[in-house]
Amino acid sequence: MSVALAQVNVSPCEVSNGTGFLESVREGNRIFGSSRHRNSRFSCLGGSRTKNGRIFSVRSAIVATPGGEMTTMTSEQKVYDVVLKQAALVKRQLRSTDELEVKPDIPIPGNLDLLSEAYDRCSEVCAEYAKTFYLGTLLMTPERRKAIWAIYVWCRRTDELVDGPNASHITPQALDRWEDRLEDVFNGRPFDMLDAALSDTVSNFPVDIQPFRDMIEGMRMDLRKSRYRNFDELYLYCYYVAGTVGLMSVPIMGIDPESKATTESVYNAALALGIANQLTNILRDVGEDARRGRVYLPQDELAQAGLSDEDIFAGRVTDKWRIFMKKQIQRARKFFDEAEKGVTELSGASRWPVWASLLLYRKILDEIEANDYNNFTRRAYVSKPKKFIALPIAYAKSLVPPTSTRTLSPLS
Ligand SMILES: CC(C)=CCC/C(C)=C/CC/C(C)=C/CC/C(C)=C/[C@@H]1[C@@H](COP(=O)(O)OP(=O)(O)O)[C@]1(C)CC/C=C(\C)CC/C=C(\C)CCC=C(C)C
Ligand SMILES: [Mn+2]
Repeated sequence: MSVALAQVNVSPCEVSNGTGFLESVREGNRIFGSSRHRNSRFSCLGGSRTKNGRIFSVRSAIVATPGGEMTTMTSEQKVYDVVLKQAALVKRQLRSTDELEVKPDIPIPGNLDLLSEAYDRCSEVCAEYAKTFYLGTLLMTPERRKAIWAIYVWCRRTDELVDGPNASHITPQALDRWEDRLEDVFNGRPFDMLDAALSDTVSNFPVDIQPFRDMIEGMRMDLRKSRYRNFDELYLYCYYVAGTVGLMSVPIMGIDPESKATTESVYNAALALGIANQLTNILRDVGEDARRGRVYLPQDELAQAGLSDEDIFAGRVTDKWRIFMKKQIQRARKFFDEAEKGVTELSGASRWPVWASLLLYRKILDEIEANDYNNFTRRAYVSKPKKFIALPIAYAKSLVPPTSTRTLSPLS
């Protein structure tokens, strides 16, 4: 174990990847004390959870039916429960006709400079790791874009724990420490500069901690699991590592004050976008994941198609594989369709970047088809000219105003 990681304060910021973005920029023990942090979340969320409580956990699977029988909930039901609760938490704040109220900072000498440096660093990381997405964020209002950068960086660092160069040193205990550190961020006690940006963000926007905790849960899952028996198991994984990003983002993006869609339906669409993106990731990276001994495809569906892990490790594009892949792509597209219904309901300035990211990610599926389903040795990617063409299309879509009737999701 490297010295940096052996120091119990697991710091993916110390898990350097050679470009330096992840190295620690910690200054002293805590760079901002809780005194400057307004921690508005506890007041704005109505104190509906305890500090370490897992009130909205998706882990409890056994429920009683109205008739008193015990039954098992599907992952989709469990996750939808989280969505409903997340939506209920922020309903009022998101529908304000005023711009989200970003309160002035309490000027503690030096802190504002540090904070602005922290956001600059987040913007650099984002620009380096996700260029197209970064360009999209430039279309948002300055406060929103800074918040999205801070969340992006936290997500990237969290993923890097299990996927980065030091992943082999990461234990469940290390993830527990990362979660403790997350609690500190939400309590106004950031550990380093990048955490400080997130701490500031969650004090300015009605972002709840649960999706962040759940993303860490997804990383735990990655440590202990390399096969998924069926789509229900895979869905839960996708919620943890990607659906959560949708739930984290809606409070920043905001809902158009003119929208008559229910908050729940918008959250549901955001969740769907995360799931669609992750399913696409999985389909694009089949070969790469197999080389790491991982198969993120539902085992029962593979078996039904007459396929097994061996076929994947052998990497042969057969007719059975093509038929299997067609079904998987179809499913991912359904989630994109579900997501599309919600983008129009977002606040005006947030729609373009979200449309752009949706259209570009969706195109990866077209590229897998164009590669004749060879996702073993060919990585599907969207060329620059295709990306370029998608941007005005996304812009045109972003001009469509929100729905004026409650016609969105059948679940709402
Ligand atoms: C109503 C409505 C549709 C609202 C929009 C909500 C919204 C903005 C949703 C965003 C969904 C999104 C971008 C999800 C990311 C999914 C994803 C790709 C997750 C990846 C996980 C691990 O996968 P893996 O290890 O297999 O992949 P790599 O090979 O490592 O890439 C992640 C890597 C988890 C970490 C996620 C991120 C770093 C992305 C975080 C993005 C944001 C915070 C910003 C989202 C905002 C916009 C405008 C798209
Ligand atoms: Mn990853």
